[in-house]
Amino acid sequence: MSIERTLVLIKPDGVARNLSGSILARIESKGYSLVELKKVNATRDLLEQHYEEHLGKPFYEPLVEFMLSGPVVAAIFEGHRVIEGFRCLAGTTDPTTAAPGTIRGDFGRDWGLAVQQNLVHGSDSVDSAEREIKIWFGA
Ligand SMILES: Nc1ncnc2c1ncn2[C@@H]1O[C@H](COP(=O)(O)OP(=O)(O)OP(=O)(O)O)[C@@H](O)[C@H]1O
Repeated sequence: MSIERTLVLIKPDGVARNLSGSILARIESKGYSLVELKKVNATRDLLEQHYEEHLGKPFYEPLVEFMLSGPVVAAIFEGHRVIEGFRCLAGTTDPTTAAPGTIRGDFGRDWGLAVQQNLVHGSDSVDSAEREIKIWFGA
């Protein structure tokens, strides 16, 4: 089995709540290696590329606005099955019901807003990881 890479984003809620260090530490503690790390003010153009699969969904515009609301931490992590492993560590999309022990389950909740502020993003396949790493870090 080959070593995978995944794109992890700490969304503006995680950065604003000073959770970046705690979240990165959990990923490293699980055994994945940090390859690249940066803090970014995303542009609309970048987010439209990143979220193109959600275009037309009711939460699309609130999601893009939320991601523009403050800086994001973008990271590349590496390891065997890191894509699946990180998504498991992140927990399910809705932070209210995400399992305790996961990042979303331990640190997140519903704030009554139009978009689920759920702290992190992780690529969901080898193809999307490759695509998303290019979008956030270049070739
Ligand atoms: N029904 C919804 N209502 C509000 N916001 C939503 C809803 N579904 C998804 N979102 C927001 O859009 C993001 C992308 O949705 P997706 O279905 O890809 O979730 P995910 O795979 O759990 O999260 P991500 O892609 O960010 O890792 C979610 O993380 C969340 O912030």
